[in-house]
This record gives sequence, C-alpha cells and structure tokens, in this order.
Amino acid sequence: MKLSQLLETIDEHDEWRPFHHIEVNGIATNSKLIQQNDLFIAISGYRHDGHHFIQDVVEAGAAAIIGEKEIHLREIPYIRTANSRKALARLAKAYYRPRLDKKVLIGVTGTNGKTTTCFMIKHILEQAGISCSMFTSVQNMVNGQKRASSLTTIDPLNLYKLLSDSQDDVIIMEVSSHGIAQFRVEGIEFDYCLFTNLDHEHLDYHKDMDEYFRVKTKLFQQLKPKGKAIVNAYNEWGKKVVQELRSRGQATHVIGHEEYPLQIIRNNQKERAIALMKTKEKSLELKPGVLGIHNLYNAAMAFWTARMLHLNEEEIIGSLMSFKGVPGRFEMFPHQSEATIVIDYAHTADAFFHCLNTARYDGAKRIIHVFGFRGSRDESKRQQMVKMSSRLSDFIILTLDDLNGILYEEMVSQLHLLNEASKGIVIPDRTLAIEYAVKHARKGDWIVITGKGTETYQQSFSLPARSDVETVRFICSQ
Ligand SMILES: CC(=O)N[C@H]1[C@@H](OP(=O)(O)OP(=O)(O)OC[C@H]2O[C@@H](n3ccc(=O)[nH]c3=O)[C@H](O)[C@@H]2O)O[C@H](CO)[C@@H](O)[C@@H]1O[C@H](C)C(=O)N[C@@H](C)C(=O)N[C@H](CCC(=O)O)C(=O)O
Ligand SMILES: Nc1ncnc2c1ncn2[C@@H]1O[C@H](COP(=O)(O)OP(=O)(O)OP(=O)(O)O)[C@@H](O)[C@H]1O
Ligand SMILES: N[C@H](CCC[C@H](N)C(=O)O)C(=O)O
Repeated sequence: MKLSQLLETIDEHDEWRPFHHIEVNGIATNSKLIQQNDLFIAISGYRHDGHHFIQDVVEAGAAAIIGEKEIHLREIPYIRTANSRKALARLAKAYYRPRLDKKVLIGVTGTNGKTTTCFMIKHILEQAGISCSMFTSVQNMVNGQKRASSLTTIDPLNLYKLLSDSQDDVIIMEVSSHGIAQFRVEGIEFDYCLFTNLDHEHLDYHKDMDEYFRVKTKLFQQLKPKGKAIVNAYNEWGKKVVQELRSRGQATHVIGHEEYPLQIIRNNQKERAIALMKTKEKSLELKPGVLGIHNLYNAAMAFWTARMLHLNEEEIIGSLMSFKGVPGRFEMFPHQSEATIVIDYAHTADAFFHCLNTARYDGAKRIIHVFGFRGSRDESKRQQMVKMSSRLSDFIILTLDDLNGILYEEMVSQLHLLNEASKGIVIPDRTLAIEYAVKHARKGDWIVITGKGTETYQQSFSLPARSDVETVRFICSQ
C-alpha cells in the first residue's frame, strides 16, 4: 500500500507529500517485529520509548517512521505526529480497511460487568440468528472462531485486523479505561455504548475517581450521530453519566429511570431474585440463567440492547433464561464434601459485595473466601476489598494472585499486613490455599475463590501456571 493512502488518515500528511510514493508492506509498533518496508510507529510507552529503537528499525529495513518526538533522520522519512497512539489506530484502520458500514457496533464500558454483559448480548443475538464478533477479557471470537485475548481491549493493530476479517453482523466489544486512554478503539463509531457502573479501580493509572469517570465517558463521544447510550443508573456514577450525556445532548436510554424502571424482587429466601421491568405497554420478568443481583443489572442492559435491535421481547427473555454464564464468573463446582466451590472474577470491593452476597443469598451457611491482589496494580483498593470480605465472609484466606513484577517476599509481606485486621490466614501458594479451603470445608459451606477466573498466568513460583478453574476441576475429580 502507498504511504500516501495511509497518511491521509492523520492530520500531518501535507508536509510529507514528497514521500507519498513510498510503498508500505505492513505496520509495526515493536522494533523486534519489524519487517522489510514496514511503517514503524514509535510510541512513548509506560516502560519503553519506541523512539529509542529507531536506529534498529532503520537497519531492519523499515520504509518510514512515525513518531511524536523531534527527530532528524537521513536514511528514511520520519514523520512527526501529535499523538502516536492515535495515529496508530487511524493508520491501522486505513491499512486493514474493515467494512464496518453494514455492521452494528456495540461498546461496553464500566468497572464491573462488561464481560458478562457482552456474553449475554452475544447469546441473545445468536439465538435470534444474528452472528457476532466479540472482544472481551475472556475471549475474542470472530467468525465463530476463538482468537487470542490477553488484554481486555485489544491493541488497534490486532483490533482492526480482526475487524477486517469479521464477516459477522454485529461487533460487541469491552472497552476498558486503559483502552480509551490509549486510543485503542480510536476510529470506531459505535451504534450503542453501554455503561455498567464504576467502582474504585485502576487508580494507579488514573489520578482519581473523577479522572477515571472522565476517561470512561469519553467513549460516548464515539457514538454515531444516531447512536444511543444505554446506562445503568442504579448506581451514583451511572446517574452522573446520564447527566453528562444529556448535557451534551446525546440520546440516552436510562435503566432505572421512571421511563424504564427496574425492580429487583425476591419473594422469599428459597426463590431466586428476578428483575421486573416495566415498559410503556407491559411488565416483563427477567430470570437470567445465572445467579446474582449484579447479573440482573447485566441482563437488563443486554435486554435493552437487544430490544433496540428490534428483537422480540419474549424471545430475549427466553434467551436470557438459557444463558449459561461466563467462564470464571460465578462458576460453580459441587464438591464431594457437599461444599460448593465458586470461582469468580471479582476484583473490586463492589464486585465482592455482589459476589459474596450472591453466595449468601443462594445458600451458603459459611463462606470461605480465597483471594489476593495483582501486583503492580492499584494498591489503594486492597483495604476496601479486605474490609468488604471481612464483613461478608466467615473466613478469609489471603493468597497470591499474579505477582506482575512484584517480588514474592514483598507481596507476601503485603498480604500479612492486610490480613492483620481481618480474621483470616495467609497461604501464599494459591493452589495450597484452595486445597486448604476445600480440606476444611463442611457440608453447606461455600468456598469463593476470586480474582483470577480463567486466567492462566503465574500463580506461584513452584508450580506451573494453572487457572483456578483447572485447579478446582482437578480437586473435584479426586
Ligand atoms: C500500562 C499499559 O496499559 N500498557 C499497555 C501499552 O504498553 P506500552 O505501549 O506503554 O508499552 P511499552 O512496553 O512501554 O513500549 C512502548 C513501545 O515501545 C515498543 N518497543 C518496546 C521494546 C522494544 O524492544 N522495542 C520496541 O519497539 C513497544 O512495542 C511499544 O510500542 O500498550 C500495549 C499495546 O497496546 C499494551 O500491551 C500494554 O498493556 C500492558 C501489557 C497491560 O498490562 N495493560 C493493562 C493495565 C490493561 O491495559 N488493562 C486493561 C483492562 C483493565 C481492566 O480489566 O479493567 C485492558 O484493556 O486490558
Ligand atoms: N453489574 C455488576 N455490578 C457489580 N459487580 C459485578 C457486575 N457484574 C459482574 N460483577 C462482578 O464483577 C466480576 C467481573 O465481572 P465481568 O468480568 O463481567 O466484569 P468486567 O467489567 O469485564 O471486568 P474486567 O474488565 O476486569 O474483565 C464478576 O465476577 C462479579 O463478581
Ligand atoms: N484485568 C484487571 C483485573 C485483575 C484482577 C485481579 N487479579 C486483581 O487483583 O485486580 C487488571 O489487570 O487489573
């Protein structure tokens, strides 16, 4: 492809007309992956500065370089841009040219519930014969095939490549605040943007909750002119989003507003909670096939999204009833001791609130809670998580999550410090912690293991990485 075709998508193209005839074979952001005639985009990152690798890139045969810094290069064209990450997304879009005009694009943001809501929407639409591509922390799916997923919101090069491969009718994607801040979805125009909720999280990355909120709401600027926001206003941050969007004059469908009220009903302790939704014409009952009040909110979000795509209300409700859940999200495993083991991806205090209350409401006599904290991530949320768990569970076992660059000894001493005020114990090895919980569980106890879900990253030094799901399956098979 001609460099000119790519440069048209970024603002700075005019000054670089002399180089427009140059042929580009691909785009790369990592010097180690550069191939002959690639366009290299230098990004000043959090750990490295791509501009430092420019000489390597020239030697590896790059056709041209785009970067943010003032650099004079004789060998090949160097084009300066205001924001390399933004330029990357625009150039990736121009390079892969995905045909998005006939697709419906749905973006889901919020602290908790994004993955679950995406899975619910996909399930409902597929039941109605509509094919979906989906990008989430658990799984990326395109044309019915799984594609690797390491980030929640994938980087623009891979995103646009997969979008150009997609022959599906609808694209559903989880959009994290990191994804928004780093322009990973720059250039996407959404038909629907959903906001689930906000909770204390990622304040190592964002300055404070207000900035976190501001970044999240930036997503709604990427709605198409006729696009619509769907907001869960059953939490204070949701209400703030509604205010903000309405002040911008954006079409907003508010769940929890007089027009679309949602009532959570539980007739007695033995019965599952349901959500009662009133539309202008009738009253509808939502009984999703997954436990938890939080999942009623997620289901309501999915319901209204499907409804806006003109699906039949009763069929949507039926599809939600047959929804089997998301791997590693309140996934339940019966154990021979007649204890129940639950694996859940809760990693904020609010998620603990929902997850542990779900266990209690749905029958736990005693809750043994096993969890830890990912290294190099927001440390300020940890106290709140321990506090919430102390309030809602009966016994805490603190264990390692993912060290993520933190020394083993340092994280273990953190666990001991955090454990001081709680009533628990510390067992650093995650597998041993889970085994201990199972060994000490009695009939009717629920062992709730949170934070990792299906993730298979490093769990301890001595054992190969195994996900909690695999560990529990192994224990239950014995
Ligand atoms: C803090 C953060 O978000 N970092 C992301 C960011 O990395 P970065 O660009 O700053 O990378 P860097 O290592 O500093 O390198 C800068 C540049 O130098 C280049 N480089 C580097 C080394 C070299 O030898 N040659 C070279 O060219 C790199 O390719 C890169 O272009 O951009 C990368 C590409 O998109 C991401 O992979 C990376 O995610 C890291 C791995 C990460 O852990 N991110 C987490 C925090 C994250 O994004 N999480 C959210 C979800 C959070 C939630 O669940 O709520 C997500 O969306 O996944
Ligand atoms: N609507 C909700 N409100 C509060 N907590 C929720 C909600 N939905 C899910 N949770 C809790 O948050 C956990 C993570 O859910 P889910 O994976 O759907 O969220 P997420 O936003 O995709 O998180 P992440 O971006 O970290 O993957 C669940 O396991 C559950 O404990
Ligand atoms: N995707 C999130 C979730 C991590 C979940 C949990 N392991 C934690 O300790 O916070 C992150 O990378 O921050």
